[in-house]
Amino acid sequence: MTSRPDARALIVRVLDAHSWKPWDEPPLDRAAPGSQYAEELAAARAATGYDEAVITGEGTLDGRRVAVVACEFSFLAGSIGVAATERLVRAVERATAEGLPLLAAPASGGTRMQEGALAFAQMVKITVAVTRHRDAGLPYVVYLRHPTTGGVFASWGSLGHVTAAEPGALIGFLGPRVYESLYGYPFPEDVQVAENLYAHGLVDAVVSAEDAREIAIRALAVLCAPRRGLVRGPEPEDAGEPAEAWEAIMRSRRDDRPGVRSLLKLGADDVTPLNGTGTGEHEPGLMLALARFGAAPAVVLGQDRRRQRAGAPLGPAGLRVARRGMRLASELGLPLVTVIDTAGAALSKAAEEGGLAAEIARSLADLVMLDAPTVCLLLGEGAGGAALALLPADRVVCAQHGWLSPLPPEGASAILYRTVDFAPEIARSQGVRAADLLRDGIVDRIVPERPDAAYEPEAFCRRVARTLEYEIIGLLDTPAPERLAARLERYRSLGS
Ligand SMILES: CC(C)(COP(=O)(O)OP(=O)(O)OC[C@H]1O[C@@H](n2cnc3c(N)ncnc32)[C@H](O)[C@@H]1OP(=O)(O)O)[C@@H](O)C(=O)NCCC(=O)NCCSC(=O)CC(=O)O
Repeated sequence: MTSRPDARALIVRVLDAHSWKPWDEPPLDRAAPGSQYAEELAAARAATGYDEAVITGEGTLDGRRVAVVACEFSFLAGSIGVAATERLVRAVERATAEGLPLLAAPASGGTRMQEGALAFAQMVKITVAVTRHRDAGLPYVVYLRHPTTGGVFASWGSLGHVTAAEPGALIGFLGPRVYESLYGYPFPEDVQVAENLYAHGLVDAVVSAEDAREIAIRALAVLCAPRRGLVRGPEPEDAGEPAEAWEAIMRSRRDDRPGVRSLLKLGADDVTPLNGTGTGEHEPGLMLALARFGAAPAVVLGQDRRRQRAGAPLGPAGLRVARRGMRLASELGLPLVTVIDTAGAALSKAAEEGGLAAEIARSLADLVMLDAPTVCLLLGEGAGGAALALLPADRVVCAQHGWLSPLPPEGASAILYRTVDFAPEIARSQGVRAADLLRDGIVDRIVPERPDAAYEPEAFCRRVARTLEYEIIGLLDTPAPERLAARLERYRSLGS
């Protein structure tokens, strides 16, 4: 492993060369002159060349102006007292006032023990500043470095829109040394580690400082992308002859049919995959990412049919990941693209007891009321509640062989005839095809397949991407209240 950079070296590695401009003023120490704490501060200054545990300033990242706050661990363990907080908060407030995206790189033993309870309560002040920054619709990107603990991890370290962590970094709430002293036995070694946090959906990526630069550039390309004045291309062409229902279903189930990952790979730019709920869960069957379709930025949440089949069916955690994506879109005013491609939600004791039905309901409610522009893509299979949870959008686009049904046609056949044998007839009668959905006002536009997405994955994904771009730009041009009113009216009048 390469050595870990200190705060200044990290900034040099991440920002554009020679772009760093510090914002810091000399700190106002709280240490009484002549006290042991004053001596410790003086010693830390002499030993490290830093004047406090935090540095702040601005620079450019791939030409984009950004604000940065970073901890220096060698300075009293990057611990946070009143002076460090003041510096941090002023920088966050300035970033908010100047409309700059904020990058934070904590590395800290948490609250500065020498300053006690007053230092502890400073985490509130920092949290207010960061929250107000987010409330202004400005991006907050966090890179958790070795080690990040205590109140820093439990406040500004855990509030990022996007969060990456340094490989092998110790990241945890109570420091392991403290734990062992308190309890007399060691804390398990493999828990407070960046990679384990990733495995539990608590961070989006584990990357070196160099890769953190690339991730931040890509994420900001979407998070800061213009929402106004985008040029809308020509209207996408319509689909040709509608396929017969059962044939469409069979085609949608082909192993080689492109899924959401192919769509992002072949049709999108600046893709940043995000990971998990941030609350200890992740589900590979539901993919969350930032991406751009042409000029149109988006939060994408997509059902990954392959991963669902390979053992990650969509359960309540997947829907909580989806709801994280919805919050992200709403907070940042980013368009949301949902991608439906599911043979159905997880059917298990764990899913039932984990609140599957309630999560579908909450996802549905959050999505239909979302203030951000929304586009739903019915990419392939669209069976049951897991599909419904991602359906209600301003615009619904359906691949020619995509479909939507209350449950797989085999299940409908079993309900009515106690056998799956009548699935093709049921599919025909239930109006599940793209053409039927268009007629019934559930779908607004069909994306052609020539003759089947599996035969032309690249062309198909590019066609879908162009359609998404077209729809998103149209929505961004519509005032938000008008957009939401039209969406609600659409679902109020469905079928009547
Ligand atoms: C972060 C660490 C894992 C790093 O371990 P290392 O072995 O690398 O380093 P270390 O323990 O020798 O620490 C380096 C020096 O920093 C000092 N040091 C560490 N944490 C400090 C803190 N919070 N305030 C003041 N000084 C601190 C150590 O005493 C040591 O001083 P010297 O070199 O002089 O010996 C460990 O320091 C640690 O567990 N710290 C406490 C983490 C924690 O539990 N924080 C919660 C605080 S309460 C809080 O934040 C509020 C909340 O929880 O909500």
